[in-house]
Amino acid sequence: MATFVIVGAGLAGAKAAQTLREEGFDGEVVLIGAEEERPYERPPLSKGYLQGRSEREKIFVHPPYWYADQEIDLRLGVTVTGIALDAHEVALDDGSRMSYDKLLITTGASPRTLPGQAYTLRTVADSEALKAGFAAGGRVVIIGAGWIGLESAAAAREAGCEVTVVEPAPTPLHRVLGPELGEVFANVHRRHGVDLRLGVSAAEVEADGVRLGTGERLPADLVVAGVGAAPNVNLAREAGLEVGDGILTDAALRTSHPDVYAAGDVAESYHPLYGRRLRVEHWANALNGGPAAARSMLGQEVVYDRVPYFYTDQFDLGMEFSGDTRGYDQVVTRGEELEFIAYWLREGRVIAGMNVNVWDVVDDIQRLIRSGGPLPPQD
Ligand SMILES: Cc1cc2nc3c(=O)[nH]c(=O)nc-3n(C[C@H](O)[C@H](O)[C@H](O)COP(=O)(O)OP(=O)(O)OC[C@H]3O[C@@H](n4cnc5c(N)ncnc54)[C@H](O)[C@@H]3O)c2cc1C
Repeated sequence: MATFVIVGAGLAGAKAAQTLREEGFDGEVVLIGAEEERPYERPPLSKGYLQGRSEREKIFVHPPYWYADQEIDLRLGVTVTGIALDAHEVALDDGSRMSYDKLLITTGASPRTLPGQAYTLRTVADSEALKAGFAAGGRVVIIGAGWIGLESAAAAREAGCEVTVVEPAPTPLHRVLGPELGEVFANVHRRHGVDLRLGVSAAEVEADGVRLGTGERLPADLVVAGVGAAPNVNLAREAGLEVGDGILTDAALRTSHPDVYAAGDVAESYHPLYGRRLRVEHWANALNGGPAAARSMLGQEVVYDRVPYFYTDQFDLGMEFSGDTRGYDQVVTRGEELEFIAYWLREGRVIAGMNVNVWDVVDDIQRLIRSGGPLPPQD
């Protein structure tokens, strides 16, 4: 009987295990996760769950009994410490070894940290600690105006804290959206009383605040570092798999070893639509990439070419984003200040789109991106 081992019990790993069973795989499925919690979804950790609006039980991917029902051997609180590619074995932190026929790596990413006492936000425990911190009120300084920083700022503000966000770029979300659309997020946060310090970096997190590069000190009761995440690639690199920004895979999510696959935040996969590899740190990529990798492990013909998709909720702004803006030379927006669709174009072709407080248009936007054809901007 074949054994398929999945390292990393997050969304991608859990969905891959589910797909193996749905596709009729009757061999052994072992899902190994370093965290004590069974697989859960992270988006609520910076939104509803952080704001105390959603229940804990709602964040989990499957109910607790599901794994046994599906004969999935879920090993929680266990870290894989090594992979022997030739022997087809993984080493576990309890000193044991386990053989596999095929291996899927879904080890996700870890938040980048800053020296000093700053909170990060990746796990349920992180979210619960922040929720408790925000509930105490007081002054919160958030370093980084990316998705996590801005969503945390909204949650802190709604909890009644005084909030300052420090960001070295001239607008929030500068790298992902560019300056034109970053400004929309800046305005929403300012309108809700967030003090945005843009074009300024944090020099040091101190015991009672943050010292800025300008020398100014921002007093704080709580500091959050929202400075990005790094893919958990060490295991793969030490095993000798090819690693770039993430674990390199082809469009079938196969790594440089034919029996090893990778999906979710940790994978940097060839994307036929963009003609290059992409590493996508978004929920939908874990949701769909895990199943695609599972089908590939079963020998099915897989071309994983979904348009990257992301969503966020901040104050009264709800948005969905599709595509990849890299290399854009024009932005076109249609609509009003807080109800619009924005398109990023490169040489007349739509490469990304974002709908803000406009719904049920993602399929159309993604169709435009997929069409690949030049489009006069007035259309
Ligand atoms: C607070 C927060 C909010 C987010 N909000 C959104 C959002 O609104 N929209 C959106 O599109 N995306 C959002 N994301 C991103 C999204 O949650 C991730 O893209 C998704 O969780 C990736 O899933 P994954 O399964 O690849 O990795 P992960 O969820 O990181 O799971 C990987 C698991 O592998 C485990 N692991 C790592 N190494 C080992 C090892 N050696 N042995 C065993 N286990 C190991 C880790 O402990 C972890 O549990 C958010 C992320 C965070 C943190």
